[in-house]
Amino acid sequence: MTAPEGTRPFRGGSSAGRGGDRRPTRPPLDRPRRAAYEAVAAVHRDDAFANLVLPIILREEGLYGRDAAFATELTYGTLRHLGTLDAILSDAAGRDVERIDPPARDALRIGAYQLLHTRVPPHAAVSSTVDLVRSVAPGAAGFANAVLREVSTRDIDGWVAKLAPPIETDPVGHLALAYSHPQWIVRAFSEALDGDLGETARLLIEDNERPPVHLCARPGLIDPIELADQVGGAPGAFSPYAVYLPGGAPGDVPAVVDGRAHVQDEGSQLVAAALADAPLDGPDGRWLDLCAGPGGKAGLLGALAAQRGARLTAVEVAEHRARLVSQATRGLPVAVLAMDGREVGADPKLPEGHFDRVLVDAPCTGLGSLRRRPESRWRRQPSDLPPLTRLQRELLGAALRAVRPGGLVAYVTCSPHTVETHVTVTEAARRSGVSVDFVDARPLLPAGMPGLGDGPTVQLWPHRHGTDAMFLAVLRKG
Ligand SMILES: C[S@@+](CC[C@H](N)C(=O)[O-])C[C@H]1O[C@@H](n2cnc3c(N)ncnc32)[C@H](O)[C@@H]1O
Repeated sequence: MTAPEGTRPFRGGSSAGRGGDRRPTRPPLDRPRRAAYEAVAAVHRDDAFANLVLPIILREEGLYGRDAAFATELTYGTLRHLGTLDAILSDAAGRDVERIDPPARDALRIGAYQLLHTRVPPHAAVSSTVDLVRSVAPGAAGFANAVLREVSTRDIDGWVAKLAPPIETDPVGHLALAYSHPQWIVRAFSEALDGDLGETARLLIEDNERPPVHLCARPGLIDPIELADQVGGAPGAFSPYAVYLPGGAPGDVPAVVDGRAHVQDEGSQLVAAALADAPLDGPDGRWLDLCAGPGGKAGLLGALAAQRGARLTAVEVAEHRARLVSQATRGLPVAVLAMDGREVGADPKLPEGHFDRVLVDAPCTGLGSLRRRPESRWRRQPSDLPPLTRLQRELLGAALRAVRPGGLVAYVTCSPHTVETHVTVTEAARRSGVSVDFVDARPLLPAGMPGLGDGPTVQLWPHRHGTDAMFLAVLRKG
């Protein structure tokens, strides 16, 4: 990444003003870096989400094109690489990064990111960061200058060699520092990948990349080839509905605006389509999405239901998310219920034994989509798991009550953590009190899709499939 126009290094701290005014003046603040600083600071100070706060800041700052792209790269890159950057800054500063004042700390993180992960010339990275520090933490500019000069003495490989524990004796600690993930997440990924450290490293590397934007061409509404032509993109490698958007804002795509397509990771499309396509004996008109907000899978299932003469009931407990589901499924045979999916059998709107196909796209840690939420890996904690897995078990139990005998339930998470996947499914099936068979999910995915494992469940991976790490288990009620 090179510094775009308008983000050139500052020329100095002060200069003579015009018309004989000799007062020292500050250089104008570098707007893309300032925007990145505001976004990173809001994430840390206000618990903001980068993908929500950054577009607002870019708009307020009037940043477009290359400047906006540079600010985005700095924001997302800094947040993704935060763990490694902090270890390096602690070493370079000779004190724990937590003991640096937050404004100077966030500016230093952005400076270190430029030095170690971009092609911004070192003098520009240092001088622009020192100017930034001067504006947000007066008094810390000299300190920032010294710290960044120390950071610039090594490249990222040199810092990893200095600071990471040896991979032979501490593989998790090594990978966590080298690829900037918390250790508990590295451990969880490694376990889900059967302890294969090489694959775990490839996954971590993929998590640090900018994720592609996938569109879903809604079946019956627009052909994916036509959509690919319209956006100048390519049809997906696996999902028959996927189109890869090469660039630009998806909200500007006419087919997205008029509801013939929506933004959806290809893996999400695949698991929803797998439920719709799984062979089923008997009636097939009543479909249920028990955790529908904001409506990505409900949009695809609703379009498939329209083609097949079925109707989808979409349940979502959060009212504002239920409204999003209504918007996402406008014009489709979908009834949206703003209620708790665990009410199956207790509320007449969700009768027991009524539905032919049921999707449980359960609330989860989201560890499978860290690419898309750069701050999420640092926010999630192992303590999130017990309440989430309890809810997952209860929702899957409700789904098994809602489905008719012989009907199908797909349990899906956007997390590969085995506690949320295999453990939840096995436990919920065991506690359900009904007989449950696992359907082999592999043949429900496109023929020839590699790396689907031994079944009957399927785990997709960013580094294997280019999708989010979606987990899919398909259960048939006896
Ligand atoms: C992983 S998201 C679902 C994503 C959605 N299927 C899609 O493709 O857009 C899980 C959703 O479940 C909702 N949820 C959480 N607890 C619920 C409950 N008890 N009943 C129904 N929905 C619930 C959350 O609010 C969240 O919107």
